[in-house]
Amino acid sequence: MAFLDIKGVSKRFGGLMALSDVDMQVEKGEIFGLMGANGAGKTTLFSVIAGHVAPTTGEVVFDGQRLTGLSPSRVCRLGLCRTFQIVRPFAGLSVAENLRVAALYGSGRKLTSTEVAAVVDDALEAVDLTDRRDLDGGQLTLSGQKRLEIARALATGARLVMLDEVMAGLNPTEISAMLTTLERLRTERGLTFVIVEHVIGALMTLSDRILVLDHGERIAFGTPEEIGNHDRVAEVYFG
Ligand SMILES: Nc1ncnc2c1ncn2[C@@H]1O[C@H](COP(=O)(O)OP(=O)(O)OP(=O)(O)O)[C@@H](O)[C@H]1O
Repeated sequence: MAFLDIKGVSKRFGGLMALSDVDMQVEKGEIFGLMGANGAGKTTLFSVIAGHVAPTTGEVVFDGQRLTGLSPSRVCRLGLCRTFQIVRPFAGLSVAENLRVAALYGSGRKLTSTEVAAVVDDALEAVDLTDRRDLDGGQLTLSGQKRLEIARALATGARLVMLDEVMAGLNPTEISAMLTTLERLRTERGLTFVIVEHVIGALMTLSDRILVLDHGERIAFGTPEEIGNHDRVAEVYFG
């Protein structure tokens, strides 16, 4: 069974089908890309998986457990966390304190203060923020805030992290550094990622497999090379 198994998920908002019968299987240790033009349904699918939005039909199974109907905090405690397109660190708290909150309340485990400190140090190191641990979260650059978002997910003990536009607004050097970090997290920690990204070059470089949505429907699925040569995808993106 796939690590994350999405079966026949549909989501209706009034008269709009934001998702229509979407199937998606993500394997452990995979970097899985989700692609689609604006309004294709990517964020809605993230929200359904993370428990922020209930699907109209279908179900989501993570590591053998049915997630449908569970709250986002329950889903996170099972090891599946998402980041948001708009980063929102707790301003007024340092980078390390932001991570302490995630470690204390996100994981659902009762950790001693020594264990919390170890989780925080580990999450800082994982995203190369150790030297900025005492900065106010709100004072980080955008790139730093995106890294803090990832670190917060890691501090909850997430095994699968869904990244919503983690490259958006970053310059080419920062994008390249982010690609290196994500690859390293997958290789060294066996983490699984599902990523939504409008920076297509980065998505193509990073993903093992890509699913393309258009108006809530699955229109293509395959390796980056297969997606790059797909007629329907070219039509949607380039007209
Ligand atoms: N809460 C909601 N109520 C009504 N319609 C919604 C809601 N959330 C999303 N939609 C609609 O569902 C469709 C899919 O939106 P969604 O945000 O999932 O697309 P997306 O692929 O993430 O787009 P983008 O790349 O612009 O973020 C859009 O037509 C959007 O307007």
